[in-house]
Amino acid sequence: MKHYDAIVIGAGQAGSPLCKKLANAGKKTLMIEKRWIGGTCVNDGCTPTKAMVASAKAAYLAKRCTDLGVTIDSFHINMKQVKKRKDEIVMQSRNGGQKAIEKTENLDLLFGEAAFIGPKSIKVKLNAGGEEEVQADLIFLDAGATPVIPEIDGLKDIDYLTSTTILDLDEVPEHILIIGGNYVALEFAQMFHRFGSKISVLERGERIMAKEDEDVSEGLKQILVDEGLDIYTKAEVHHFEKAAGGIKASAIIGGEQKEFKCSHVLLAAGRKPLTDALLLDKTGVELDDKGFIKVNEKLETNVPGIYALGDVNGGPAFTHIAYNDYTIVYRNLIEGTDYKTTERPLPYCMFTDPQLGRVGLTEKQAREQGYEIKVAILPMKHVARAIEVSDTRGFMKAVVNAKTKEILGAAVLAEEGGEIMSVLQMAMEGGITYDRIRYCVFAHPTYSESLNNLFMKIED
Ligand SMILES: Cc1cc2nc3c(=O)[nH]c(=O)nc-3n(C[C@H](O)[C@H](O)[C@H](O)COP(=O)(O)OP(=O)(O)OC[C@H]3O[C@@H](n4cnc5c(N)ncnc54)[C@H](O)[C@@H]3O)c2cc1C
Ligand SMILES: NC(=O)c1ccc[n+]([C@@H]2O[C@H](COP(=O)([O-])OP(=O)(O)OC[C@H]3O[C@@H](n4cnc5c(N)ncnc54)[C@H](O)[C@@H]3O)[C@@H](O)[C@H]2O)c1
Repeated sequence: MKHYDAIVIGAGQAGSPLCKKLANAGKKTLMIEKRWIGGTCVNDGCTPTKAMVASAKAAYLAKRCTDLGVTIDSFHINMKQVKKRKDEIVMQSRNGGQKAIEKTENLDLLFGEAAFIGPKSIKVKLNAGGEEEVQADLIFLDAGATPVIPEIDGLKDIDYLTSTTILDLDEVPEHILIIGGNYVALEFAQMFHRFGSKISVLERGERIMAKEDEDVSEGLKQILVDEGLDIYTKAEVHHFEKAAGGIKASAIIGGEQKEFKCSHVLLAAGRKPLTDALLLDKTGVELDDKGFIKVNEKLETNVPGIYALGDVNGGPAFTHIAYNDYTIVYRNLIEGTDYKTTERPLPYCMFTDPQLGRVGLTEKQAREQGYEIKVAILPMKHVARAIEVSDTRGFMKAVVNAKTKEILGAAVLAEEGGEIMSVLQMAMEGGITYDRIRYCVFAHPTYSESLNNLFMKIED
């Protein structure tokens, strides 16, 4: 059995950079990946979706360019070209990532599925055929997650789409019924609506993006409804069947029965960890009740020397968090630091248009945690930049500590909301209080300049 200093399972957003850094630090390292380098983010997550969101935005702007004094005779969506562009961007990233691993000294790469056969021993079922057994003192699990397929009567009898398979469409569907009302559902919903599909979003909770403050999720819902999407909450499909020319879905919405006829169904009901194939019982690594790998605040499992990073450990499922997991583990092990996951901020951005950039506490969380707070809200229709570019949808919201004047959290529902949120995140990390930002000199007319006015809304 070949021995390594370190084995990394999964070439996702934590595993890919980690294996290269470990090898460069002198550890004889093996990367095992069963699919493609780059994992979900590069191949069927962030990269392809944000490439397609950009195409959808071009369609949106083409549709409303007369508002800005530009008339075009007509436009149409070439879905094959949208897909080709997306595929090229994905392949560039995937191939670049693979080359970088292959040229790293001290680092081996095996394409195949890894499963434990002993506490620190792994069998790899090679994609090219055959098997290889390997062992290491340090093992890093970055196996990621996969779409949940909900148990709905009749689902197995229809062809449904997931966030992965929808990326292969090269024609615009007529009517997509989407199960779920969070990130995956809403990004695809708006994107395909802009390409020309009729969209029905069915979220079983009381609200879309239910973890956000009510004004934020309601504000976003209104924007999407104004754009022409049908959004149903307290909605649950209980039966699917094939119907002439499409699919029939029977749902209960707010206690009432409703039938839908659609051409496609997209499942966007969450993701589950990819742990089954790892046969973790052979090594004693513990899972939580949802099947995620249990880790401590330094990302080590209950088995010393085995770490779990990224989506598979049940932390926030974002690329930047998986990447940060890698930096915590790497720096603690190789540079002797003492970083913990509990000490990092949690920014994120949903790439609807307008975006929803979020960081820190929501208003509800801040109140629940007993802070004495003040809340600043600035509608985008009062923002010079938004008026000039003709996109005044949404608002900026910040929650501040009334005593210390520190910013506790922010939600920016705006064009480039993710970038504006990041400015506030930097202020939070640097301890810059809202009363300073109120008089900070920003370039005119940027979106960030409006942070002056946002904090003018707070009475000291
Ligand atoms: C449609 C969509 C859009 C998204 N958009 C965003 C976004 O805009 N911003 C953002 O921050 N996040 C986004 N995410 C989430 C983001 O993609 C994930 O949080 C991120 O990819 C997690 O990285 P990871 O390293 O944990 O796992 P992954 O990237 O999933 O990598 C895990 C890897 O492990 C491999 N693997 C699994 N089991 C084995 C095994 N037994 N043997 C060998 N290899 C194995 C898999 O093949 C995979 O390559 C999106 C997700 C989806 C689905
Ligand atoms: N821009 C981004 O950062 C981005 C984009 C896409 C995905 N992601 C990540 O991927 C993860 C997965 O996203 P997601 O949106 O698939 O999952 P999610 O877990 O965030 O949301 C799933 C939604 O589906 C609903 N749901 C579940 N079962 C249902 C049913 N049977 N009928 C109706 N509704 C149902 C849930 O109530 C929930 O609102 C997210 O947690 C996010 O971290 C991030």
